[in-house]
Amino acid sequence: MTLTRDQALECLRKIKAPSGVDMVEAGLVRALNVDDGAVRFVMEVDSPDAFATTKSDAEAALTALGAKSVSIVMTAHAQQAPPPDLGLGKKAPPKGPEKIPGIDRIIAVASGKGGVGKSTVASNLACALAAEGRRVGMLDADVYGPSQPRMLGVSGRPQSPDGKLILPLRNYGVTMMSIGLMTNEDQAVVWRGPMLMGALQQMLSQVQWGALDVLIVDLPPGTGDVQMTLAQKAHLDGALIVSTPQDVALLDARKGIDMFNQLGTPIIGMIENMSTHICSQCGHEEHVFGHGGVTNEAEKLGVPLLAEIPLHLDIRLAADGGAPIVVSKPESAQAQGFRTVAKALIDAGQA
Ligand SMILES: Nc1ncnc2c1ncn2[C@@H]1O[C@H](COP(=O)(O)OP(=O)(O)OP(=O)(O)O)[C@@H](O)[C@H]1O
Repeated sequence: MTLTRDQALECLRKIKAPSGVDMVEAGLVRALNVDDGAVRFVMEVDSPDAFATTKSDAEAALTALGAKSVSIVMTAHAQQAPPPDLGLGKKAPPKGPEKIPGIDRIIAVASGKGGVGKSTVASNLACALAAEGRRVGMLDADVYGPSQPRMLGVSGRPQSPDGKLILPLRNYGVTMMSIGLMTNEDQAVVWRGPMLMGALQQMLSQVQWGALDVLIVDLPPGTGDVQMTLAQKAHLDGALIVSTPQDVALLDARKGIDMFNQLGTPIIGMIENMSTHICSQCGHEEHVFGHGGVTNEAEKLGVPLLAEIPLHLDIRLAADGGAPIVVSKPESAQAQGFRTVAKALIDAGQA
């Protein structure tokens, strides 16, 4: 009989944390995943050394229960704070967002509203940058609907041979890691605040990104916890805002821009997606969602409009088929918008 997630959880409830409470109750078990007998989860702890016994107890118990393999990754979600400096007249330096070693720049791709094509833009942009010879990473932080594994055509579990660093996956020259690869595709994940912080922190600091010119972060839509957490944890070099031309999408895009302004993240520009519909049969052009909305908004807000991407069946088929249009049909008119943005970012030294 194959081990189930509930059985694994039940087993972990019998393992005591150093505090005496069981490790599930103590909130140590995060992102538990059981797949074909392989058990993986993240242990969120302050000090990994203090939890080494708990970890080995958990490994032994799960193996005894019949797990084919057990992979536990420890995350130190809070560093041991240094003793407070009480020296008179001296101020402790504020702990702000930090540069991630090896990663030159981080660009967030955001949208106010869901479904406007943010992930499609992010994947095409990443592939277009890679095609221009840049070293590109993609962090899919869309916890509510991670779609980069599908769009970039990668599957399988990221491995962690040493139990500390996670090896990302790679396709089309893009090194990628997605929160979606830590969970089952059909499993709804309810992320609580601390869990989200832990997972994001892990994606940034425990994934072996290697040397990157730019890391693209595909954010969830809106102005929530992920955006705030990311801006607090990592130094964001800029944000790209994707919107369709409809008023509702624009209204939300404006809120997103406001949020980035408050977080001190520069807005690189806006991208109008589904700008005009081009019929794949006859080439007839139609403005399904109105026209000029993003141009006007960008002008009003004083941010550049970087591209107007048409609504075209080929873009959807390519994105949903695991080979973005800039990879599957790089010379097509539909791919040009993405390629132009990539080149503009490189020319401006932004990617
Ligand atoms: N320009 C386009 N032409 C045709 N289809 C598109 C275009 N842009 C996106 N799509 C399709 O629209 C759907 C939604 O796109 P996508 O997942 O990129 O949106 P999103 O804003 O990231 O959504 P969510 O907020 O839910 O993550 C996908 O099926 C995608 O293939």
